[in-house]
Parts: sequence; structure tokens; C-alpha cells
Amino acid sequence: MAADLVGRTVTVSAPATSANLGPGFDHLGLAFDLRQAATLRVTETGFTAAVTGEGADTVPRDGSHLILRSAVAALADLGREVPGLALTADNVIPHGRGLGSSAAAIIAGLFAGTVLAGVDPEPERLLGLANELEGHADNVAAALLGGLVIAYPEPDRVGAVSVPVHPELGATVYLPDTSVPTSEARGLLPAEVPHSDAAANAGRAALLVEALSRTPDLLLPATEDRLHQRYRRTAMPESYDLLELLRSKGFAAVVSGAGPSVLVLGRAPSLAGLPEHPGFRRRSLAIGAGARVEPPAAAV
Ligand SMILES: Nc1ncnc2c1ncn2[C@@H]1O[C@H](COP(=O)(O)OP(=O)(O)O)[C@@H](O)[C@H]1O
Ligand SMILES: N[C@@H](CCOP(=O)(O)O)C(=O)O
Repeated sequence: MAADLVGRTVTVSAPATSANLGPGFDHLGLAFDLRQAATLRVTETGFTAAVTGEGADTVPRDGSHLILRSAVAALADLGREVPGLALTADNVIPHGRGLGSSAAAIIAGLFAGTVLAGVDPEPERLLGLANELEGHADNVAAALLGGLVIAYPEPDRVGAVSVPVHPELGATVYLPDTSVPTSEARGLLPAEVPHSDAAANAGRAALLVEALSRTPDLLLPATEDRLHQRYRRTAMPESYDLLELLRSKGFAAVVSGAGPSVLVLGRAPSLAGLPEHPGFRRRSLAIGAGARVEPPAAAV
């Protein structure tokens, strides 16, 4: 038991993310300026969570809390065990909406656990742990590194590269009141897809990297997907209808992550013309930085 760590405190933050971005299923992620902050203190005994904001009524208050579990996993990976941890968090990322709340929680916990152990948060090690906890690498990679990220899991490691985004790129998210757990949305995907659909997505994902980084005018064709969105329609019919409506008007709309939020990408000024839509709250998002240690004052 690492009694030497008792009393250590750290405040960290990790961004909300949108995974997939249309054709980049499980591989592309984009981070936003909406951040999960968390303060963790090593205590003499017990695992506790004081939580306000999004999900405060539903998340556990003991050691099964996702941020605490992730911090413990990072410590264990370093061969350290702590007698207790006290978490304080004010959650601002809505849960189960496709904005990577679980990825931000996992990355915040892993980052905090590593810093509490006195070790530099080395991206590849954290990404491997995060992929195990989340089950897919796209939004944990973006939450860790920030900006636009291509994740590429390999048999013995998870790789990720950052790609510069076009300076005018903006994003607007349409948030419904309803949520769909990512596990449920993943359960709707078929085990096999037609070769032509896989080929189309491979081409569009390549085009999307060009569109996001250099040529935003290509975003509408570049965000076409045939591998996941339509299979998930039954779980989020209103989102799919909104997506089709926006695309018919020329906006590059996609299901954000596993949904049910709808994300629109484009040059920031062009997004000013986006319409309101009943049942959804519209919100502009700027591209965000990756996980980081915050000054203690950032804790709420
Ligand atoms: N800040 C958080 N603290 C604790 N648990 C969280 C937090 N954020 C997310 N979770 C857990 O992850 C779940 C949502 O994850 P998921 O279904 O993948 O949706 P998404 O990541 O798109 O919001 C929540 O119901 C909760 O169990
Ligand atoms: N590639 C995953 C992304 C899930 O993202 P989330 O933010 O909805 O958890 C998927 O599409 O299942």
C-alpha cells in the first residue's frame, strides 16, 4: 500500500469528443472545448465521489465510479496501490449522448492516477489502458491528445496520430433530451457488411481527413457513412431524420459517436445558418485540447 502518496492531490481535465465523424467508425475522433474536470486526493481510507452536474443522480459514489476505477487502473499499472481516493467533479458533458462522456471520464481518471503516482502521463501507455476500459479507441484517443485524431489499434498496442484541423473548422451539435447507451447502439451493428459498403467507407474516411484538415468544401461527401448510422436508426429515429434533413440542405451532418446527438461540421461561418429543430438543443463547439493537469482553482 502506497502510504507515501496519502495527501497528494491533483486536478485534471479531459475534453468531450465526437467519434466516427461519419465514415471513420471506431478510428476517427475530434475533441471539443467542453471539459470534464476532476480533482482527486489520495486519502488514508475509502473511495468516495462528490459529484454535481450531468449524471450526478445516476453515477456511483464509491470505488466503482468510472473516474476512480480508471485512476486505480493507472496506479495498478504502475505497481502502486492507494488506501483511498476522494473525487470531486462537476460534470458538464451530457451522458449517453454520443459526446464521449465515458471517454473523458476514463482519460481524466487515468491521467490523474498517473500524475498522483508521480509519473509523466505517457500517451501510448494511457491509450492502451483507455482502450481496454472503453472498448474502442476513437474517442479516448481524441480525449487524450485533443483535436482531430486517427486511432489505429494493433495487436499489441494502440497507435494514434494527430492531424491538424483547418483553421476555419467549426462544429455544432444538436443534443436531444434522450440518451442511448453506447453499448446498446453497438449491439445494433451487423457482424458483416457488404464489401461495397466497406470500400465506400474506406474512401470516404480518407477523403474526410483531407476535408477536415485542408478542404472543408468536401465535408458533405466526405461525411457519408454506410457502416453504422443507418443500422442504429431504430434506437434514434428522430436523430436520423434530423441528419437526413440537414444533409438535404447541404450541411455535413453525422451521428455523433454512437448517438443520439447529431453533429454538423463545416466552416464556422456557414454553421450560423443552421436551423433550430424541435426536441434538440443546438450548441456550437470549438475544437478542444487534450487531457491536462489544471491549476487547483479549476476544481469546482
Ligand atoms: N463523469 C462521469 N463520471 C462517472 N461515470 C461516467 C461519467 N461520464 C460517463 N460515465 C459513465 O458512462 C456512461 C455513458 O457512457 P456511454 O454510454 O459510452 O455514452 P457517452 O460516452 O457517449 O456519453 C454513463 O452512463 C456513466 O455510467
Ligand atoms: N465508435 C464508437 C464511438 C462511441 O462514442 P460515444 O461517445 O457514443 O461513446 C461507436 O460508434 O460505437
